[in-house]
Amino acid sequence: MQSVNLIYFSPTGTSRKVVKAIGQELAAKQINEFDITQTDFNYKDFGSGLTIIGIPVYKGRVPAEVIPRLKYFKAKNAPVVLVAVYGNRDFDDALLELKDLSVELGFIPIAAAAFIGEHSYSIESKPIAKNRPDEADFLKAKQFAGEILKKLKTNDGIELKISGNCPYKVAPNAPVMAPRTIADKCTLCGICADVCPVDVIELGKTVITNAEACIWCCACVKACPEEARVFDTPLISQITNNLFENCSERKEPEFFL
Ligand SMILES: Cc1cc2nc3c(=O)[nH]c(=O)nc-3n(C[C@H](O)[C@H](O)[C@H](O)COP(=O)(O)O)c2cc1C
Repeated sequence: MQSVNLIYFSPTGTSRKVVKAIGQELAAKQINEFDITQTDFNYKDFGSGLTIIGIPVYKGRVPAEVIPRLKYFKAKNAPVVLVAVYGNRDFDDALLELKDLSVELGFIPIAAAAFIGEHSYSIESKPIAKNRPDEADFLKAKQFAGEILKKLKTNDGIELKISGNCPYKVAPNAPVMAPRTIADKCTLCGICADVCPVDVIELGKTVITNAEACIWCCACVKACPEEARVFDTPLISQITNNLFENCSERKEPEFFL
């Protein structure tokens, strides 16, 4: 294969890892990466060819902020592989929604997969899918890449079937809240502001967060080298407890071919 395009949104890095692992196993001469995690991306060289789109699952759906970013990419019947990475609860309607979006953009979905990534709300004392994707997941990524290559050769043109429902799941309204900074630990290094995918963190004499626009992704929490950024509101603690108690049993990647 000449080239493969990897498009991904990945605030805490697990979707990126999965998409790259699949992409690297396709034996393409060139891998073109289109990271749409930050707002300031500007890609002029998106060409046709096999594309992999990877997103994390948020509330059983494609994260809302990803949709306008994906609309930046237009295709003329190029094959696409869809990847949803979820935190060991469920991917619900996210892959189906991603498939529908990709068709709107002019792609032809040929394969899809749901992989598992460490949950954004996993903490040391309540680990949820900690350190995933792991070695076993990377083996699955390799196996999936093999299936993609087979599918490209034998593509029968039959519409790809993916689990999920339409109308898609609707999440209840979310309260306004965001991670906070523990001032005593913070060195004002600015990494939290740099990694925020929706630019809601500003550095002044302290770290200022516009909670209204925060998407709760925890990129700032996971990236803080001083562990000064925490998301420990009662609601998030309750969600973490629930996930820890009910979603600790290991789930495995699923393929749709
Ligand atoms: C706002 C929000 C909603 C989430 N909803 C779900 C969900 O519905 N099901 C699930 O299993 N994981 C859910 N997760 C966990 C993420 O899908 C998971 O941690 C994923 O690996 C994050 O991807 P990233 O590392 O590429 O950012 C959610 C995470 C966040 C921040």
